[in-house]
Amino acid sequence: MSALTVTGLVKSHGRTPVLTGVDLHVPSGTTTALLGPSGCGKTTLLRIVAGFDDPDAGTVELGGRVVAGAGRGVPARSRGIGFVPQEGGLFPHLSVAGNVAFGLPRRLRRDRTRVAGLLALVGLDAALADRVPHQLSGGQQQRVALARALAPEPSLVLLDEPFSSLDAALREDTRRAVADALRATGATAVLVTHDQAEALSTADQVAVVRGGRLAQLADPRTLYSRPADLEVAAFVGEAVVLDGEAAGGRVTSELGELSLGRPCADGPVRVLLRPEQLRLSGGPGTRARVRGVDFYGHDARIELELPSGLRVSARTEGGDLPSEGAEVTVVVAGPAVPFPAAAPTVPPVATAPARPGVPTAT
Ligand SMILES: Nc1ncnc2c1ncn2[C@@H]1O[C@H](COP(=O)(O)OP(=O)(O)OP(=O)(O)O)[C@@H](O)[C@H]1O
Repeated sequence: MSALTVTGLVKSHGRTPVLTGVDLHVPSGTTTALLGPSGCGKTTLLRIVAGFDDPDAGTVELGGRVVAGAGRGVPARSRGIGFVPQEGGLFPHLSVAGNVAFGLPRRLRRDRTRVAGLLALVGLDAALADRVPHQLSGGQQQRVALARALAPEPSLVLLDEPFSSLDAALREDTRRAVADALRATGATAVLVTHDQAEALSTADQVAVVRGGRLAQLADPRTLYSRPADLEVAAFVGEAVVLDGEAAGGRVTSELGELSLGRPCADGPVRVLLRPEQLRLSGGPGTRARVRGVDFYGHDARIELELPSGLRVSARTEGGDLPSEGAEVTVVVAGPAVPFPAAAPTVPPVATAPARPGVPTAT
C-alpha cells in the first residue's frame, strides 16, 4: 500500500471553480474520510486521484510517484487503485465468486481458497460464493465490491459514498465490516461521505472540504473537540455557541463560569460547547425552560431556552427526561473551546437521530 499526496489541486467544471487548491496527505495504511456538503467537490477530487479526470493544476503522487499533474498522466488502469462505487457496480451476470475473482490476476482466478479468503475478510460466508448479486442484500453487495477492489492488492482503495444506499441497520454493520477489512489488509483508503458520524467513526483522519479546499484535516477526536472554526464545529456535530468574556483562562458566559480548552487572550470571546457537556441538574446552575424533547432510545436531545432567549441543546441518557415546558437547571461539564468574538455564527441547527457513542451531526 502506498501513501497518497495531493498538492495544490485545482479543477473547474466549465467556468465553475470546484477545487481551488487542495493539499492532502494520506499516510500509507490509513483511512481518510473526505467530508463535505453536497456539491463541495468530494467526487471531483476522488475522480482525479483515480485517474478518471485530469486536474487543471497541482499534482497527485502515489507512493512518491507523480501520477497526475506536472505533465504526467498515468492512466487509471495503471495506477493500481481499487474503486468501490456508491452501489457496488457488481457484474450482474457473474456470481459472487466470479465478481471477486475478476479482481485477481488471471492465473489466480480459479483459486477458490483465495476467493473464500477475500469473502471472509469482508465478513461474508463462503456459502454466498455461488449467488448472483441480485440475490444479496445491499450491504452484502457492498462487501463483495470491497472484496473485489482489495483482490489485486491495490496501492490505494477509493470508496465513493459506499454506504449511502443502505438503510440504517445495514449501514452500521457494513461500515464496521468495511473498516475492519481495510484495517486487516493495511490498506490506504479514501472514503467519500457527507455523513459526519460515518467519517468520525471510520477514518483515521477526516478532511473537511469547504469552498474548494480543505477547511481542516485532523484525526476524528481533534476535529470534534478542537475544530478549526465554528463552521467546521457545526458541520461535524451539534454545536452550542455562547458569547462570553475571557479572563485568566476562564470565561464568564450565560451558562456560568467555564474553563477553557485552550488559552486565549482576555476579552470578549465566542465559545463552543457540545450538547453532551450540558447536564440537567436538580441543584444549582443556570435556569432554563425545556422547549422540546427528542427521544432516540439510547439517548435524548433536549432543547432548552436560556434566560436570554438563546436556544441550546443538551444531550442526555434517555432515562428520566423532563417534560416540555418544565424549568430545569443546567451545569456544564468540561472545558469550552474559545473562538474570536467576531467568529461567524453557526448555521441553524437541523437535528438527526444520534447513533450510540457517536456525536450527532447538525
Ligand atoms: N462533469 C461535470 N460538469 C459540470 N459540472 C460538474 C461536473 N461534475 C461535477 N460538477 C459540479 O461540480 C461541483 C462538485 O461536484 P462533486 O460531484 O465533486 O461534488 P460532491 O461533493 O461529490 O457532491 P455529492 O456529495 O452531492 O456527490 C458541483 O457543483 C457539480 O454540479
